[in-house]
Amino acid sequence: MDAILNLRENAARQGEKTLTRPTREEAEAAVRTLLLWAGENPDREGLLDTPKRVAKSYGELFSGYNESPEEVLGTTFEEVSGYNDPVLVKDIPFFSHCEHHMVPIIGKAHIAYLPDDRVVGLSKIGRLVDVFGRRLQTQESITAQIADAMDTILHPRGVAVMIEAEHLCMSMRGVKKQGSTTITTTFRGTYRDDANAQARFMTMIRLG
Ligand SMILES: Nc1nc2c(ncn2[C@@H]2O[C@H](COP(=O)(O)OP(=O)(O)OP(=O)(O)O)[C@@H](O)[C@H]2O)c(=O)[nH]1
Ligand SMILES: [Zn+2]
Repeated sequence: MDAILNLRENAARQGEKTLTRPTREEAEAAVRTLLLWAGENPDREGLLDTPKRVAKSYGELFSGYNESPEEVLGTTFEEVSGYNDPVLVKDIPFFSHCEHHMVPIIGKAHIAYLPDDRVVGLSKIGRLVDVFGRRLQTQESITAQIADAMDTILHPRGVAVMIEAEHLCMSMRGVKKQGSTTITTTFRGTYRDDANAQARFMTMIRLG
């Protein structure tokens, strides 16, 4: 049900009237069509269950559409003995899929925020990355979405996000530049105009 609500929200944002989720059978039939398109025989033994497996694995790879950042960041606490400085969670691994080719993006996120009284559980920051990672993305969008969610839900004094990722659509196909990394950064609140805070963020990321 949540998934359908999410589809409707996305449709509303895109100015469309309705988008209904197909049945599992329709999704499996679409995978069968893609197998034929790739030049395969979907009726050979090894591929008989593949449409079913792919439809099921989409549920996991794109589970972010069923999750909300508000729920993930909903629990905060105050007892941190007056700690009033940046909290950085770095090297958070994630997988996503590019919205242009539906091919994997493999990356790491580094997320810092300057708490304003309340802090969030550290694991929730990793979960937030997956809420947006498990959707079709561009790197620019996922970077901005993480920063906006931290900013609008937690109301910290500042947020800094850096993402480093390899886009397999640039490695496996097309221009075929294996190993190239794309880096995006965005800053909110006090980080936006504070070059020292930005430099400290970068330094903390690069420390061993
Ligand atoms: N800005 C941005 N571009 C991306 C991202 N992921 C993939 N792309 C790019 O999206 C572009 C899509 O370009 P198109 O010319 O429409 O598609 P294409 O013919 O498949 O392009 P090639 O990949 O160059 O073969 C490509 O240049 C991709 O490298 C991303 O996260 N951000
Ligand atoms: Zn792509």
